[in-house]
Amino acid sequence: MSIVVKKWRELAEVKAELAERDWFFATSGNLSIKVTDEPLTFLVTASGKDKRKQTDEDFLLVDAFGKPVENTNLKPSAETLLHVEIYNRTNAGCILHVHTVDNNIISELYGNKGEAAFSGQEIIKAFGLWEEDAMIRIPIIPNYAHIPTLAKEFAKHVNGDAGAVLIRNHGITVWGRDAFEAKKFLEAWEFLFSWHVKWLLLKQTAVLPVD
Ligand SMILES: CSCCC(=O)C(=O)COP(=O)(O)O
Ligand SMILES: [Zn+2]
Repeated sequence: MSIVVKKWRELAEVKAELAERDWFFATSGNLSIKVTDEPLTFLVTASGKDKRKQTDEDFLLVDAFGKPVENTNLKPSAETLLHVEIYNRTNAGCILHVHTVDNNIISELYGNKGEAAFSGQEIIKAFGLWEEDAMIRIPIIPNYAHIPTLAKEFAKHVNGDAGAVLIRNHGITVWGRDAFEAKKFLEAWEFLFSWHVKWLLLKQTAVLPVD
């Protein structure tokens, strides 16, 4: 099996799992997986598709500039430049971007602060943080419509082989060394967002734990 086919299948599997979670509303979301290092090539989702569907045209191979490597009618994701920034700056192997109601609410709640912080949750161990008082932070950037501007702002927060950025009222982009890690981190972030949103609602309605 060629490396492209192997990586295609790996990315298709993650895509199917995120679809199962219903994280691809209205054609939103994009995913990629690194195929080769030198030269850099990666498979990225084709733009504008319903990512819940599985087809032979789900992904295309692009280069270090996000340009298709082969002749194709498919367009790479409109947000490919963000993936380019990550692959060119780190050893990430997979990138996942989803729009969820919870990640949009958190990005709006804490957007003016420029970050959201979470602690006191067992799931933080998914990020490799095992201390009892561990805190995890996620940067929040404005949702610039001009993608090169968005990519430039985004790149300021790309400083490790694994990481995540919230784009305000848009979605989350998570990356990891491989597909397993990227998915684990994405699920952990979405757990934290969902818990936090529900907790704030419960607090407001005074349905609090009795201790
Ligand atoms: C309807 S979602 C708007 C575009 C977007 O934010 C997204 O994630 C999907 O764009 P793509 O070009 O990757 O399909
Ligand atoms: Zn998006």
